Amino acid sequence: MGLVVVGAAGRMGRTLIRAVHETPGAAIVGAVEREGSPFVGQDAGELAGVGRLGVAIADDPLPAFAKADGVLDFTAPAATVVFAGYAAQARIAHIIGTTGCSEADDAAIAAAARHATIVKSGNMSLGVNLLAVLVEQAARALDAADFDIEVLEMHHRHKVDAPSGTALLLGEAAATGRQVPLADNSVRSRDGHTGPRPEGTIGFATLRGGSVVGDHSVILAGAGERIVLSHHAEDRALFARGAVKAALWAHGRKPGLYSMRDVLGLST
Ligand SMILES: NC(=O)C1=CN([C@@H]2O[C@H](COP(=O)(O)OP(=O)(O)OC[C@H]3O[C@@H](n4cnc5c(N)ncnc54)[C@H](OP(=O)(O)O)[C@@H]3O)[C@@H](O)[C@H]2O)C=CC1
Ligand SMILES: O=C(O)C1=N[C@H](C(=O)O)C[C@H](O)C1
Repeated sequence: MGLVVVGAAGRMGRTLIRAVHETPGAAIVGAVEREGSPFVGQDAGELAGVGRLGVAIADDPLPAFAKADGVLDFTAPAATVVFAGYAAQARIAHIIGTTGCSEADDAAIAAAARHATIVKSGNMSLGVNLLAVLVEQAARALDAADFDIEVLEMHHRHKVDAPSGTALLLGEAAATGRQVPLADNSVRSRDGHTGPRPEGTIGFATLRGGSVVGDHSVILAGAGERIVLSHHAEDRALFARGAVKAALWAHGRKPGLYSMRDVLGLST
């Protein structure tokens, strides 16, 4: 399967190039960065540390998409919306790891999924997607009057969106377990005289610092006891391997918007 990595010089972009290079049946056929990027023209393999691949980083996605079977996209919301349109035109798979998308961005991506096979997830690791299943079960089993749910995350100092895509994915799982919409029941920040915690809400807390790859905990706090369900990512390679797995799964599948739970066979 021929894959294009967009945002090829980024933290995830370089990790994705290495993951594709290590995967039998997958090959890098294109690498894209934004216009004016100092990385344009460099060899993608040399940039990622796997040796020369003969694929120069380009600033025009269209020729790259035209010769590819799929796109791996861990960039930024505005870029991802544009790439989704191009993937739909080219009728290829689009694997989206980008987080921080607005409702309007998600609507545009859903529209593109009428023609492209899109897999989108705030976290591409097996561990987090399994954790989401466990969170959903725990939230379903425990009464909202007895157990408060809080989602805590920590990431490196360069991260630009909050709460993380994973925190929101885990919050969605908790809300699904409780059979309530997350949008109407989430508390995204607290400051000052907040008053007591409203019953049934799902709280989010964000920490940023250093080089933390990604730590997430869902805390179910009751009277006299706490259940803590956690995942600690130690290496970005696990997200990249998940994305390549998603691309191979999506290849030849009918257009639509899929999740990593679909890819991993964890859908309930
Ligand atoms: N779902 C998952 O499993 C994971 C998701 N992520 C998400 O992936 C995204 C990227 O993370 P990370 O790699 O750390 O970020 P980086 O900033 O290191 O990388 C993003 C790259 O995309 C490039 N880019 C932005 N806009 C465009 C554009 N229009 N065309 C081409 N390239 C573009 C950036 O270029 P420039 O620097 O010039 O802006 C940069 O090189 C984030 O949203 C993050 O949350 C991260 C890890 C796992
Ligand atoms: O920006 C990151 O680094 C990560 N982003 C994703 C998120 O927002 O949850 C996934 C992972 O935790 C790393």
